[in-house]
Amino acid sequence: MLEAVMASDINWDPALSKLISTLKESENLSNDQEIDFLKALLESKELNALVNVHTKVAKVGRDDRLAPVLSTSAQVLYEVLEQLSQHCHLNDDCKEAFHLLQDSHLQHLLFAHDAIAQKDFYPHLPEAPVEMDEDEETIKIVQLVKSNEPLGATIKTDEESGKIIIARIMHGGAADRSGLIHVGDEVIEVNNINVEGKTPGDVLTILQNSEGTITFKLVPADNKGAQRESKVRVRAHFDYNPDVDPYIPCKEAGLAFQRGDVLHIVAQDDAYWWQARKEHERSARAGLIPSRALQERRILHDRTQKNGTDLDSKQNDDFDREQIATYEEVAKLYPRPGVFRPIVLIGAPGVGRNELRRRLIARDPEKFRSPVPYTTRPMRTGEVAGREYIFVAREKMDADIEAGKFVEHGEYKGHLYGTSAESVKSIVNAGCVCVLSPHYQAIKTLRTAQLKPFLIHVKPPELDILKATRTEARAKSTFDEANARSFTDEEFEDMIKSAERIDFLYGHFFDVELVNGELVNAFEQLVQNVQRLENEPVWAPSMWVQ
Ligand SMILES: Nc1ncnc2c1ncn2[C@@H]1O[C@H](COP(=O)(O)OP(=O)(O)OP(=O)(O)O)[C@@H](O)[C@H]1O
Repeated sequence: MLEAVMASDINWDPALSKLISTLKESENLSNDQEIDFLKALLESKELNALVNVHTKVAKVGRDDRLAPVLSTSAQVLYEVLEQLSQHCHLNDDCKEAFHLLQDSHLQHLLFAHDAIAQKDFYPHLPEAPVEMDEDEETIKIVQLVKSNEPLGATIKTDEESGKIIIARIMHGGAADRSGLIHVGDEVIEVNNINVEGKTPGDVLTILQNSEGTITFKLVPADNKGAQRESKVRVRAHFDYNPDVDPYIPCKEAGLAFQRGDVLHIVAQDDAYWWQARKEHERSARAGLIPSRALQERRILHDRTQKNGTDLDSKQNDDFDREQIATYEEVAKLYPRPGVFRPIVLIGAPGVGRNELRRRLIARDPEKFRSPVPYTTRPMRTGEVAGREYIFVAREKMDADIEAGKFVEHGEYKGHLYGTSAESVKSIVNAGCVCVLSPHYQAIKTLRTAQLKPFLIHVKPPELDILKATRTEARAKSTFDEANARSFTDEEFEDMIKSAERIDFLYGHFFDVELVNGELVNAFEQLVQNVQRLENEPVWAPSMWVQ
Protein backbone atom coordinates (compact mmCIF):
# COMPACT_ATOMS: atom_id res chain seq x y z
CA MET A 1 0.00 0.00 0.00
CA LEU A 2 2.76 2.33 1.06
CA GLU A 3 4.70 1.40 -2.06
CA ALA A 4 1.72 2.22 -4.25
CA VAL A 5 1.35 5.68 -2.65
CA MET A 6 5.07 6.47 -3.13
CA ALA A 7 5.04 5.24 -6.70
CA SER A 8 2.09 7.40 -7.60
CA ASP A 9 3.97 10.50 -6.29
CA ILE A 10 6.71 9.95 -8.82
CA ASN A 11 6.44 11.17 -12.35
CA TRP A 12 7.74 8.01 -13.99
CA ASP A 13 9.51 8.23 -17.27
CA PRO A 14 7.29 6.45 -19.82
CA ALA A 15 10.13 4.31 -21.21
CA LEU A 16 11.08 3.22 -17.72
CA SER A 17 7.45 2.38 -16.81
CA LYS A 18 7.21 0.27 -19.93
CA LEU A 19 10.36 -1.64 -18.99
CA ILE A 20 9.02 -2.28 -15.48
CA SER A 21 5.71 -3.62 -16.75
CA THR A 22 7.51 -5.82 -19.31
CA LEU A 23 9.60 -7.17 -16.48
CA LYS A 24 6.51 -8.02 -14.45
CA GLU A 25 5.10 -9.86 -17.43
CA SER A 26 8.27 -11.92 -17.84
CA GLU A 27 7.30 -14.32 -15.10
CA ASN A 28 8.78 -17.20 -16.94
CA LEU A 29 12.31 -15.95 -16.26
CA SER A 30 13.96 -18.63 -14.19
CA ASN A 31 16.21 -16.72 -11.75
CA ASP A 32 14.04 -14.86 -9.23
CA GLN A 33 17.00 -13.11 -7.64
CA GLU A 34 17.97 -11.45 -10.89
CA ILE A 35 14.41 -10.27 -11.56
CA ASP A 36 14.13 -8.82 -8.05
CA PHE A 37 17.42 -6.97 -8.48
CA LEU A 38 16.43 -5.54 -11.86
CA LYS A 39 12.99 -4.54 -10.58
CA ALA A 40 14.47 -2.75 -7.58
CA LEU A 41 16.94 -0.93 -9.82
CA LEU A 42 14.35 0.15 -12.39
CA GLU A 43 11.91 1.29 -9.70
CA SER A 44 14.50 3.27 -7.76
CA LYS A 45 13.85 7.00 -7.50
CA GLU A 46 17.50 7.74 -8.36
CA LEU A 47 17.41 5.97 -11.69
CA ASN A 48 14.10 7.61 -12.58
CA ALA A 49 15.50 11.04 -11.72
CA LEU A 50 18.60 10.38 -13.83
CA VAL A 51 16.53 9.26 -16.81
CA ASN A 52 14.40 12.42 -16.49
CA VAL A 53 17.50 14.62 -16.44
CA HIS A 54 18.90 12.82 -19.45
CA THR A 55 15.64 13.23 -21.38
CA LYS A 56 15.57 16.96 -20.62
CA VAL A 57 19.23 17.49 -21.58
CA ALA A 58 18.75 15.48 -24.77
CA LYS A 59 15.69 17.61 -25.62
CA VAL A 60 17.58 20.87 -25.04
CA GLY A 61 20.51 19.50 -27.07
CA ARG A 62 18.18 19.01 -30.03
CA ASP A 63 17.09 22.64 -29.93
CA ASP A 64 18.74 24.29 -32.94
CA ARG A 65 18.52 27.73 -31.37
CA LEU A 66 21.15 26.63 -28.85
CA ALA A 67 23.65 25.43 -31.43
CA PRO A 68 26.95 27.30 -31.07
CA VAL A 69 27.75 29.79 -33.81
CA LEU A 70 31.42 28.92 -33.45
CA SER A 71 33.32 26.20 -31.64
CA THR A 72 36.82 27.67 -31.98
CA SER A 73 36.30 31.05 -30.35
CA ALA A 74 39.60 30.88 -28.40
CA GLN A 75 41.47 30.47 -31.69
CA VAL A 76 39.62 33.47 -33.14
CA LEU A 77 40.52 35.46 -30.05
CA TYR A 78 44.23 34.77 -30.64
CA GLU A 79 43.91 35.75 -34.27
CA VAL A 80 42.18 39.00 -33.28
CA LEU A 81 44.93 39.67 -30.71
CA GLU A 82 47.61 39.13 -33.36
CA GLN A 83 45.84 41.57 -35.69
CA LEU A 84 45.27 44.15 -32.97
CA SER A 85 48.86 43.94 -31.78
CA GLN A 86 50.03 45.38 -35.09
CA HIS A 87 47.79 48.43 -34.79
CA CYS A 88 47.98 49.27 -31.08
CA HIS A 89 50.38 52.11 -31.65
CA LEU A 90 47.95 53.75 -34.11
CA ASN A 91 44.80 53.90 -32.07
CA ASP A 92 43.84 53.99 -28.38
CA ASP A 93 40.66 51.98 -28.97
CA CYS A 94 42.77 49.21 -30.49
CA LYS A 95 45.03 49.31 -27.50
CA GLU A 96 42.11 49.07 -25.08
CA ALA A 97 40.50 46.20 -26.98
CA PHE A 98 43.88 44.44 -27.04
CA HIS A 99 44.23 44.70 -23.26
CA LEU A 100 40.61 43.69 -22.58
CA LEU A 101 40.88 40.59 -24.76
CA GLN A 102 43.96 39.45 -22.89
CA ASP A 103 42.04 39.12 -19.66
CA SER A 104 42.59 35.55 -18.46
CA HIS A 105 38.95 35.25 -17.25
CA LEU A 106 37.70 36.03 -20.72
CA GLN A 107 40.13 33.58 -22.30
CA HIS A 108 39.13 30.77 -19.92
CA LEU A 109 35.46 31.51 -20.55
CA LEU A 110 36.07 31.04 -24.26
CA PHE A 111 37.99 27.80 -23.64
CA ALA A 112 35.02 26.52 -21.60
CA HIS A 113 32.62 27.65 -24.34
CA ASP A 114 34.62 25.81 -27.00
CA ALA A 115 34.83 22.64 -24.92
CA ILE A 116 31.02 22.63 -24.63
CA ALA A 117 30.51 23.61 -28.27
CA GLN A 118 32.77 20.78 -29.38
CA LYS A 119 31.01 18.43 -26.93
CA ASP A 120 34.47 17.76 -25.53
CA PHE A 121 32.95 16.63 -22.24
CA TYR A 122 32.00 13.12 -23.32
CA PRO A 123 34.38 10.42 -22.11
CA HIS A 124 36.47 9.06 -24.96
CA LEU A 125 36.02 5.33 -24.94
CA PRO A 126 38.31 3.08 -26.93
CA GLU A 127 36.75 1.59 -30.01
CA ALA A 128 35.04 -1.75 -29.42
CA PRO A 129 37.34 -4.53 -30.56
CA VAL A 130 36.27 -6.14 -33.79
CA GLU A 131 36.60 -9.89 -33.77
CA MET A 132 38.79 -10.98 -36.65
CA ASP A 133 40.17 -14.18 -37.87
CA GLU A 134 43.77 -14.07 -36.65
CA ASP A 135 45.12 -15.54 -39.85
CA GLU A 136 43.35 -13.02 -41.99
CA GLU A 137 45.45 -9.99 -42.87
CA THR A 138 43.83 -6.90 -44.33
CA ILE A 139 45.80 -5.58 -47.24
CA LYS A 140 45.39 -2.09 -48.62
CA ILE A 141 46.41 -0.84 -51.99
CA VAL A 142 47.52 2.78 -52.04
CA GLN A 143 48.19 4.75 -55.19
CA LEU A 144 50.15 8.00 -55.15
CA VAL A 145 51.07 10.12 -58.14
CA LYS A 146 54.81 10.77 -58.36
CA SER A 147 55.70 14.44 -58.64
CA ASN A 148 58.77 16.56 -57.96
CA GLU A 149 57.78 16.68 -54.31
CA PRO A 150 59.32 13.97 -52.11
CA LEU A 151 56.96 11.27 -50.85
CA GLY A 152 57.46 12.42 -47.27
CA ALA A 153 57.90 8.95 -45.81
CA THR A 154 60.89 6.86 -44.77
CA ILE A 155 61.16 3.09 -44.60
CA LYS A 156 63.26 0.68 -42.57
CA THR A 157 63.71 -3.03 -42.00
CA ASP A 158 61.87 -4.13 -38.88
CA GLU A 159 64.49 -5.59 -36.53
CA GLU A 160 62.32 -8.45 -35.33
CA SER A 161 60.42 -9.54 -38.41
CA GLY A 162 62.92 -8.44 -41.07
CA LYS A 163 60.02 -6.92 -43.03
CA ILE A 164 60.08 -3.50 -44.71
CA ILE A 165 57.92 -1.09 -42.74
CA ILE A 166 57.07 2.61 -42.90
CA ALA A 167 59.38 4.25 -40.36
CA ARG A 168 58.22 7.84 -40.47
CA ILE A 169 55.61 10.03 -42.13
CA MET A 170 56.59 13.67 -42.51
CA HIS A 171 53.85 16.01 -41.38
CA GLY A 172 52.33 17.90 -44.28
CA GLY A 173 54.17 15.77 -46.87
CA ALA A 174 52.52 13.91 -49.77
CA ALA A 175 52.11 10.64 -47.82
CA ASP A 176 50.68 12.45 -44.81
CA ARG A 177 48.23 14.44 -46.90
CA SER A 178 46.99 11.26 -48.59
CA GLY A 179 45.98 9.98 -45.12
CA LEU A 180 46.47 6.45 -46.48
CA ILE A 181 49.94 5.50 -45.26
CA HIS A 182 50.81 5.22 -41.59
CA VAL A 183 53.86 4.56 -39.46
CA GLY A 184 54.29 0.82 -38.90
CA ASP A 185 52.48 -0.23 -42.11
CA GLU A 186 54.27 -3.19 -43.70
CA VAL A 187 55.25 -2.74 -47.34
CA ILE A 188 54.59 -5.91 -49.37
CA GLU A 189 54.81 -4.68 -52.94
CA VAL A 190 55.82 -1.52 -54.74
CA ASN A 191 54.48 -1.29 -58.31
CA ASN A 192 53.75 -5.03 -58.29
CA ILE A 193 57.34 -5.85 -57.29
CA ASN A 194 57.48 -7.99 -54.17
CA VAL A 195 59.85 -6.40 -51.64
CA GLU A 196 60.19 -9.40 -49.36
CA GLY A 197 63.85 -9.91 -48.44
CA LYS A 198 64.84 -6.59 -50.06
CA THR A 199 66.70 -3.80 -48.25
CA PRO A 200 65.31 -0.25 -47.84
CA GLY A 201 67.95 0.81 -50.40
CA ASP A 202 66.51 -1.66 -52.97
CA VAL A 203 63.01 -0.29 -52.37
CA LEU A 204 64.27 3.26 -52.83
CA THR A 205 65.75 2.27 -56.19
CA ILE A 206 62.39 0.83 -57.27
CA LEU A 207 60.73 4.10 -56.24
CA GLN A 208 63.30 6.24 -58.03
CA ASN A 209 62.88 4.24 -61.22
CA SER A 210 59.07 4.50 -61.20
CA GLU A 211 57.19 7.00 -63.30
CA GLY A 212 53.64 8.33 -62.88
CA THR A 213 51.54 6.49 -60.33
CA ILE A 214 53.21 4.46 -57.61
CA THR A 215 51.20 1.60 -56.18
CA PHE A 216 51.94 0.27 -52.72
CA LYS A 217 50.54 -2.94 -51.33
CA LEU A 218 50.56 -2.54 -47.55
CA VAL A 219 49.52 -4.44 -44.43
CA PRO A 220 48.18 -1.72 -42.15
CA ALA A 221 49.74 -1.26 -38.73
CA ASP A 222 47.53 -1.83 -35.68
CA ASN A 223 47.99 1.68 -34.35
CA LYS A 224 47.29 3.65 -37.49
CA GLY A 225 46.89 7.35 -37.06
CA ALA A 226 48.75 7.23 -33.75
CA GLN A 227 50.78 10.33 -34.62
CA ARG A 228 49.09 13.37 -33.18
CA GLU A 229 50.34 16.86 -33.85
CA SER A 230 51.80 18.38 -30.72
CA LYS A 231 51.51 22.04 -29.83
CA VAL A 232 55.06 22.35 -28.51
CA ARG A 233 57.11 25.34 -29.63
CA VAL A 234 60.82 25.52 -28.84
CA ARG A 235 63.54 28.07 -29.35
CA ALA A 236 66.66 26.48 -30.84
CA HIS A 237 69.82 27.18 -28.90
CA PHE A 238 72.12 25.96 -31.69
CA ASP A 239 72.45 26.09 -35.49
CA TYR A 240 71.56 22.99 -37.48
CA ASN A 241 72.30 22.09 -41.09
CA PRO A 242 71.12 18.64 -42.23
CA ASP A 243 73.39 18.80 -45.31
CA VAL A 244 76.46 18.37 -43.13
CA ASP A 245 74.91 15.94 -40.65
CA PRO A 246 76.28 12.45 -41.42
CA TYR A 247 73.74 10.71 -39.18
CA ILE A 248 70.40 12.06 -40.44
CA PRO A 249 68.42 9.18 -42.00
CA CYS A 250 67.47 11.29 -45.04
CA LYS A 251 69.13 14.64 -45.75
CA GLU A 252 66.30 15.86 -47.99
CA ALA A 253 63.89 15.36 -45.10
CA GLY A 254 65.97 17.54 -42.75
CA LEU A 255 65.07 21.03 -41.56
CA ALA A 256 67.87 23.59 -41.32
CA PHE A 257 67.57 26.22 -38.61
CA GLN A 258 69.58 28.79 -36.74
CA ARG A 259 70.04 29.57 -33.09
CA GLY A 260 67.12 31.69 -31.90
CA ASP A 261 64.61 30.27 -34.45
CA VAL A 262 61.27 29.26 -32.97
CA LEU A 263 60.30 25.77 -34.11
CA HIS A 264 56.92 24.07 -33.93
CA ILE A 265 57.59 20.47 -32.94
CA VAL A 266 54.91 18.40 -34.64
CA ALA A 267 56.07 14.92 -33.66
CA GLN A 268 58.30 13.69 -30.87
CA ASP A 269 57.56 10.00 -30.94
CA ASP A 270 60.98 9.03 -32.31
CA ALA A 271 63.71 9.06 -29.66
CA TYR A 272 66.32 10.57 -31.99
CA TRP A 273 64.56 12.49 -34.73
CA TRP A 274 61.77 14.95 -34.10
CA GLN A 275 59.68 16.55 -36.82
CA ALA A 276 59.37 20.30 -36.84
CA ARG A 277 58.34 23.32 -38.84
CA LYS A 278 59.67 26.84 -38.55
CA GLU A 279 57.07 28.84 -36.68
CA HIS A 280 56.72 31.54 -39.33
CA GLU A 281 56.46 28.96 -42.15
CA ARG A 282 53.23 27.36 -41.04
CA SER A 283 52.12 25.83 -44.30
CA ALA A 284 55.48 24.25 -45.04
CA ARG A 285 56.18 20.54 -44.83
CA ALA A 286 57.70 19.42 -41.54
CA GLY A 287 61.35 18.35 -41.52
CA LEU A 288 63.55 16.15 -39.36
CA ILE A 289 65.62 17.71 -36.59
CA PRO A 290 67.74 16.03 -33.92
CA SER A 291 65.78 15.31 -30.74
CA ARG A 292 66.85 16.92 -27.48
CA ALA A 293 68.37 13.63 -26.31
CA LEU A 294 70.37 13.20 -29.51
CA GLN A 295 71.62 16.79 -29.51
CA GLU A 296 72.66 16.56 -25.85
CA ARG A 297 74.68 13.47 -26.64
CA ARG A 298 76.35 15.21 -29.58
CA ILE A 299 77.31 18.24 -27.51
CA LEU A 300 78.79 16.05 -24.77
CA HIS A 301 80.66 14.03 -27.38
CA ASP A 302 82.02 17.19 -29.08
CA ARG A 303 83.17 18.59 -25.76
CA THR A 304 85.17 15.52 -24.85
CA GLN A 305 86.68 15.46 -28.35
CA LYS A 306 87.78 19.11 -28.25
CA ASN A 307 89.19 18.57 -24.79
CA GLY A 308 89.58 22.09 -23.57
CA THR A 309 90.86 23.79 -26.67
CA ASP A 310 87.89 25.98 -27.50
CA LEU A 311 86.15 29.06 -26.15
CA ASP A 312 83.79 26.88 -24.22
CA SER A 313 86.28 25.41 -21.81
CA LYS A 314 88.67 28.37 -21.53
CA GLN A 315 88.09 31.06 -18.93
CA ASN A 316 85.68 28.91 -16.97
CA ASP A 317 86.38 30.96 -13.89
CA ASP A 318 84.81 33.89 -15.65
CA PHE A 319 81.68 32.33 -17.18
CA ASP A 320 79.36 29.54 -16.33
CA ARG A 321 77.72 28.45 -19.53
CA GLU A 322 74.44 26.66 -19.38
CA GLN A 323 75.56 23.07 -19.31
CA ILE A 324 73.99 21.82 -22.53
CA ALA A 325 72.03 24.25 -24.68
CA THR A 326 69.63 22.42 -27.03
CA TYR A 327 66.01 23.54 -27.15
CA GLU A 328 63.95 25.67 -24.77
CA GLU A 329 60.18 25.31 -24.71
CA VAL A 330 58.58 28.69 -25.43
CA ALA A 331 55.11 30.22 -25.58
CA LYS A 332 53.80 33.66 -26.50
CA LEU A 333 53.84 36.06 -23.58
CA TYR A 334 51.19 38.75 -24.06
CA PRO A 335 51.74 42.22 -22.61
CA ARG A 336 49.64 42.97 -19.55
CA PRO A 337 48.20 46.44 -19.13
CA GLY A 338 50.11 48.44 -16.53
CA VAL A 339 52.62 45.66 -15.83
CA PHE A 340 55.85 46.14 -17.74
CA ARG A 341 58.64 43.62 -18.10
CA PRO A 342 62.06 44.94 -16.98
CA ILE A 343 64.35 45.93 -19.86
CA VAL A 344 67.83 44.51 -19.28
CA LEU A 345 70.73 45.86 -21.32
CA ILE A 346 73.64 43.42 -21.39
CA GLY A 347 76.92 43.94 -23.19
CA ALA A 348 80.67 44.09 -23.13
CA PRO A 349 82.12 46.58 -20.61
CA GLY A 350 82.30 50.04 -22.16
CA VAL A 351 79.96 49.26 -25.08
CA GLY A 352 77.38 51.88 -24.06
CA ARG A 353 74.71 50.13 -21.96
CA ASN A 354 74.56 52.94 -19.43
CA GLU A 355 74.44 55.60 -22.12
CA LEU A 356 71.38 53.90 -23.69
CA ARG A 357 69.76 53.40 -20.28
CA ARG A 358 70.28 57.07 -19.34
CA ARG A 359 68.77 58.21 -22.66
CA LEU A 360 65.72 56.01 -22.20
CA ILE A 361 65.06 57.40 -18.74
CA ALA A 362 65.65 60.98 -19.93
CA ARG A 363 63.06 60.45 -22.67
CA ASP A 364 60.30 59.74 -20.14
CA PRO A 365 61.48 59.77 -16.49
CA GLU A 366 57.93 59.11 -15.22
CA LYS A 367 57.80 55.87 -17.12
CA PHE A 368 61.36 54.50 -17.23
CA ARG A 369 63.19 54.06 -13.95
CA SER A 370 66.32 52.35 -12.65
CA PRO A 371 66.66 51.09 -9.11
CA VAL A 372 69.22 52.83 -6.86
CA PRO A 373 72.07 50.31 -6.42
CA TYR A 374 73.38 49.14 -3.05
CA THR A 375 77.06 49.37 -2.12
CA THR A 376 79.35 48.67 0.81
CA ARG A 377 81.84 51.39 -0.21
CA PRO A 378 81.98 54.51 1.98
CA MET A 379 79.96 57.54 0.90
CA ARG A 380 82.01 60.21 -0.96
CA THR A 381 81.69 63.93 -0.52
CA GLY A 382 78.83 65.32 -2.51
CA GLU A 383 76.96 62.01 -2.56
CA VAL A 384 73.55 61.68 -0.90
CA ALA A 385 72.49 58.38 0.70
CA GLY A 386 69.72 56.82 -1.37
CA ARG A 387 70.45 59.00 -4.44
CA GLU A 388 73.63 57.60 -6.01
CA TYR A 389 73.69 54.48 -3.85
CA ILE A 390 72.06 52.90 -0.83
CA PHE A 391 75.02 52.51 1.53
CA VAL A 392 75.04 49.35 3.66
CA ALA A 393 77.47 47.46 5.89
CA ARG A 394 79.39 44.58 4.36
CA GLU A 395 77.96 41.96 6.77
CA LYS A 396 74.39 43.02 6.00
CA MET A 397 74.92 42.90 2.23
CA ASP A 398 76.75 39.55 2.44
CA ALA A 399 73.81 38.10 4.38
CA ASP A 400 71.22 39.53 1.96
CA ILE A 401 73.12 38.17 -1.06
CA GLU A 402 73.25 34.78 0.66
CA ALA A 403 69.47 35.00 1.23
CA GLY A 404 68.90 35.66 -2.52
CA LYS A 405 67.69 39.22 -2.04
CA PHE A 406 69.87 40.61 -4.87
CA VAL A 407 69.07 40.10 -8.55
CA GLU A 408 72.68 40.93 -9.39
CA HIS A 409 75.82 41.82 -7.49
CA GLY A 410 79.55 42.07 -7.95
CA GLU A 411 82.74 43.17 -6.24
CA TYR A 412 84.92 46.05 -7.40
CA LYS A 413 88.08 47.21 -5.66
CA GLY A 414 87.10 45.37 -2.45
CA HIS A 415 83.55 46.75 -2.26
CA LEU A 416 80.25 45.09 -3.08
CA TYR A 417 77.73 46.60 -5.51
CA GLY A 418 74.31 45.20 -6.37
CA THR A 419 70.62 45.62 -7.19
CA SER A 420 68.02 44.30 -4.80
CA ALA A 421 65.09 42.23 -6.06
CA GLU A 422 62.78 44.32 -3.91
CA SER A 423 63.74 47.59 -5.65
CA VAL A 424 63.06 46.07 -9.09
CA LYS A 425 59.73 44.73 -7.86
CA SER A 426 58.65 48.09 -6.45
CA ILE A 427 59.34 49.83 -9.80
CA VAL A 428 57.31 47.18 -11.65
CA ASN A 429 54.49 47.39 -9.08
CA ALA A 430 54.40 51.16 -9.49
CA GLY A 431 53.49 50.58 -13.16
CA CYS A 432 56.87 51.79 -14.48
CA VAL A 433 59.37 50.17 -16.81
CA CYS A 434 62.43 49.06 -14.84
CA VAL A 435 65.64 49.50 -16.88
CA LEU A 436 68.77 47.63 -15.80
CA SER A 437 72.28 47.51 -17.23
CA PRO A 438 74.06 44.92 -15.09
CA HIS A 439 77.24 42.92 -15.69
CA TYR A 440 76.63 40.09 -18.17
CA GLN A 441 77.07 37.44 -15.49
CA ALA A 442 73.79 38.62 -13.95
CA ILE A 443 71.82 36.98 -16.80
CA LYS A 444 71.48 33.74 -14.89
CA THR A 445 70.08 35.28 -11.73
CA LEU A 446 67.87 37.76 -13.57
CA ARG A 447 66.26 35.36 -16.01
CA THR A 448 63.43 34.11 -13.78
CA ALA A 449 59.68 33.63 -14.13
CA GLN A 450 59.14 36.26 -11.40
CA LEU A 451 61.07 39.04 -13.17
CA LYS A 452 60.37 38.01 -16.78
CA PRO A 453 63.13 40.31 -18.08
CA PHE A 454 63.40 41.36 -21.74
CA LEU A 455 67.07 40.82 -22.50
CA ILE A 456 68.85 43.00 -25.04
CA HIS A 457 72.41 42.32 -26.14
CA VAL A 458 74.08 45.67 -26.83
CA LYS A 459 76.85 44.77 -29.28
CA PRO A 460 79.75 46.87 -30.52
CA PRO A 461 79.88 47.58 -34.28
CA GLU A 462 82.90 46.58 -36.40
CA LEU A 463 86.23 47.90 -35.10
CA ASP A 464 86.61 50.85 -37.47
CA ILE A 465 83.06 52.10 -36.80
CA LEU A 466 83.54 51.54 -33.06
CA LYS A 467 86.68 53.68 -33.06
CA ALA A 468 85.21 56.36 -35.30
CA THR A 469 81.93 56.81 -33.37
CA ARG A 470 83.63 56.89 -29.95
CA THR A 471 86.34 59.26 -31.11
CA GLU A 472 83.85 61.62 -32.67
CA ALA A 473 81.70 61.64 -29.49
CA ARG A 474 84.79 62.04 -27.26
CA ALA A 475 83.62 58.93 -25.39
CA LYS A 476 85.18 58.33 -21.99
CA SER A 477 86.78 54.99 -21.24
CA THR A 478 85.04 53.14 -18.42
CA PHE A 479 88.16 51.12 -17.64
CA ASP A 480 89.88 53.91 -15.73
CA GLU A 481 87.63 55.54 -13.16
CA ALA A 482 90.37 57.74 -11.76
CA ASN A 483 91.30 59.47 -15.04
CA ALA A 484 88.93 60.82 -17.63
CA ARG A 485 90.51 59.56 -20.85
CA SER A 486 89.40 58.06 -24.14
CA PHE A 487 89.36 54.34 -24.96
CA THR A 488 92.66 52.77 -26.07
CA ASP A 489 92.87 50.55 -29.19
CA GLU A 490 93.35 47.56 -26.93
CA GLU A 491 90.16 48.40 -25.02
CA PHE A 492 88.22 48.60 -28.29
CA GLU A 493 89.56 45.19 -29.33
CA ASP A 494 88.74 43.74 -25.91
CA MET A 495 85.20 45.09 -26.26
CA ILE A 496 84.73 43.14 -29.50
CA LYS A 497 86.25 39.96 -28.06
CA SER A 498 84.12 40.24 -24.96
CA ALA A 499 80.96 40.70 -27.08
CA GLU A 500 81.83 37.55 -29.04
CA ARG A 501 82.23 35.63 -25.86
CA ILE A 502 78.94 36.90 -24.41
CA ASP A 503 77.30 35.86 -27.67
CA PHE A 504 78.88 32.42 -27.51
CA LEU A 505 77.91 31.82 -23.91
CA TYR A 506 74.57 33.58 -23.56
CA GLY A 507 73.49 34.38 -27.13
CA HIS A 508 70.50 32.04 -26.94
CA PHE A 509 69.05 33.93 -23.98
CA PHE A 510 68.69 37.30 -25.71
CA ASP A 511 65.36 38.53 -27.02
CA VAL A 512 67.01 41.14 -29.22
CA GLU A 513 70.47 42.12 -30.45
CA LEU A 514 71.22 45.78 -30.92
CA VAL A 515 74.40 47.09 -32.54
CA ASN A 516 75.56 50.29 -30.86
CA GLY A 517 77.29 52.02 -33.76
CA GLU A 518 75.70 55.40 -34.45
CA LEU A 519 74.18 56.28 -31.07
CA VAL A 520 71.05 57.89 -32.58
CA ASN A 521 70.24 54.74 -34.55
CA ALA A 522 70.97 52.42 -31.65
CA PHE A 523 68.69 54.46 -29.39
CA GLU A 524 65.92 54.49 -31.99
CA GLN A 525 66.11 50.69 -32.22
CA LEU A 526 65.93 50.45 -28.45
CA VAL A 527 62.79 52.61 -28.34
CA GLN A 528 61.16 50.55 -31.09
CA ASN A 529 61.82 47.33 -29.20
CA VAL A 530 60.45 48.75 -25.98
CA GLN A 531 57.27 49.83 -27.80
CA ARG A 532 56.94 46.45 -29.47
CA LEU A 533 57.18 44.75 -26.09
CA GLU A 534 54.30 46.86 -24.78
CA ASN A 535 52.04 46.07 -27.71
CA GLU A 536 52.88 42.66 -29.08
CA PRO A 537 53.13 39.13 -27.76
CA VAL A 538 56.73 37.96 -27.56
CA TRP A 539 58.10 34.40 -27.34
CA ALA A 540 59.28 33.63 -23.82
CA PRO A 541 60.10 30.47 -21.83
CA SER A 542 56.80 28.57 -21.53
CA MET A 543 57.26 28.34 -17.75
CA TRP A 544 56.81 32.13 -17.58
CA VAL A 545 53.48 32.03 -19.36
CA GLN A 546 51.66 29.57 -17.08
N1 LIG B 1 77.11 54.75 -29.89
C1 LIG B 1 77.99 55.51 -29.24
N2 LIG B 1 78.70 56.42 -29.92
C2 LIG B 1 79.59 57.19 -29.28
N3 LIG B 1 79.85 57.12 -27.97
C3 LIG B 1 79.17 56.24 -27.24
C4 LIG B 1 78.21 55.39 -27.83
N4 LIG B 1 77.68 54.60 -26.86
C5 LIG B 1 78.29 54.95 -25.72
N5 LIG B 1 79.19 55.91 -25.93
C6 LIG B 1 80.07 56.54 -24.95
O1 LIG B 1 80.98 55.52 -24.51
C7 LIG B 1 81.29 55.73 -23.14
C8 LIG B 1 81.00 54.47 -22.35
O2 LIG B 1 79.61 54.25 -22.40
P1 LIG B 1 78.83 53.63 -21.15
O3 LIG B 1 79.25 54.30 -19.89
O4 LIG B 1 77.39 53.67 -21.48
O5 LIG B 1 79.38 52.15 -21.21
P2 LIG B 1 78.91 50.89 -20.37
O6 LIG B 1 78.54 49.85 -21.35
O7 LIG B 1 77.90 51.28 -19.41
O8 LIG B 1 80.28 50.48 -19.71
P3 LIG B 1 80.69 49.93 -18.23
O9 LIG B 1 79.95 48.68 -18.05
O10 LIG B 1 82.13 49.71 -18.34
O11 LIG B 1 80.27 51.00 -17.28
C9 LIG B 1 80.48 56.93 -22.68
O12 LIG B 1 81.32 58.10 -22.73
C10 LIG B 1 79.38 57.01 -23.70
O13 LIG B 1 78.86 58.30 -23.84
